[in-house]
Amino acid sequence: MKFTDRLWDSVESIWNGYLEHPFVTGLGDGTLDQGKFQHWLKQDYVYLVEYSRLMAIGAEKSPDLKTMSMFSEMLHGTLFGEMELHRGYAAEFGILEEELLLTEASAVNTAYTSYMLNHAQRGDAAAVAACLLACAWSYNYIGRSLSDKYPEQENNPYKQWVETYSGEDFTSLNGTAMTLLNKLAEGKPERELALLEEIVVKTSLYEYMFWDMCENQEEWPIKVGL
Ligand SMILES: Cc1ncc(C[n+]2csc(CCO)c2C)c(N)n1
Repeated sequence: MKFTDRLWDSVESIWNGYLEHPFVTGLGDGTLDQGKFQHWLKQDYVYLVEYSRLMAIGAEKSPDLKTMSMFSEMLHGTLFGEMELHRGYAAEFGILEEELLLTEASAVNTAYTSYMLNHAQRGDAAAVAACLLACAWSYNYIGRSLSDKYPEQENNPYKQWVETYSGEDFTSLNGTAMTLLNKLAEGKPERELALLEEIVVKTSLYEYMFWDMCENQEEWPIKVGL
C-alpha cells in the first residue's frame, strides 16, 4: 500500500467537506460573488509566494538530484503556471500585480503558511513534501470533481479556474507531489510516518479554513492599519 493511500483514508471526509463548501460550489456553478473571488485571488497570491519558499527549502534538503528536480518542477509550475492564472484574473478585474503583492495576509493565511514553513524548516525533505501535498492534491481533486459535476461551463466566469485545476498540467504536478512524498516516506519508522500524516491532516484542515476565510472575506479581527 502506498503512503498516499493511507493518507487518503485520513483526509477523505475533510476533503468531501470542501465539495459542499459554498465558496467551492459557487466556483463550480458560477454563482460565487465577485468580491469573494477577488478576496481569494489576493490572499492566494501572497499565499503562493510563501508556498514557493517551501519548494525551495525542499530542493535544498533533497537527498539526491532526482528529488531536487521534482521540488524544482513544482516550484516552476507554481511561479509560472499557477500564478499566471491569478495574474490573468487580476488583469480582468483591473488589479495590478503590485496590488496583489501588497495584500496583507489574513490571520488564517498567516497561520497556514507559518505552520508549513515551521515544519519545513525543522524537518527533512519528507516533511517538506508532506506540507506541499494537501494543497496540490486537494485543488486537483476539487477541480476534477467540479468539472464532472458541472460539465456545462460556457457561461461560468470561473471556467478558467475549474479548467486550470482539473487540467493535465495540474494533474501531473499533483502526481509529482504524490510520488515525491511516497518516495521520501519509504522505509521510515511508524513514529515519523505518523508525524507526516499529522502534517497532511492539519494542512487539510487549514485548507478548509482558507475556504471559510474567503467566503467570509476575513482579514484580522480588528483593523489596525499597518
Ligand atoms: C490555499 C491554497 N491551497 C492550494 C492551492 C493549490 N496549489 C498550490 S501549489 C499547487 C501545485 C503547484 O502549483 C497547487 C495546485 C492554492 N492555490 N491555494
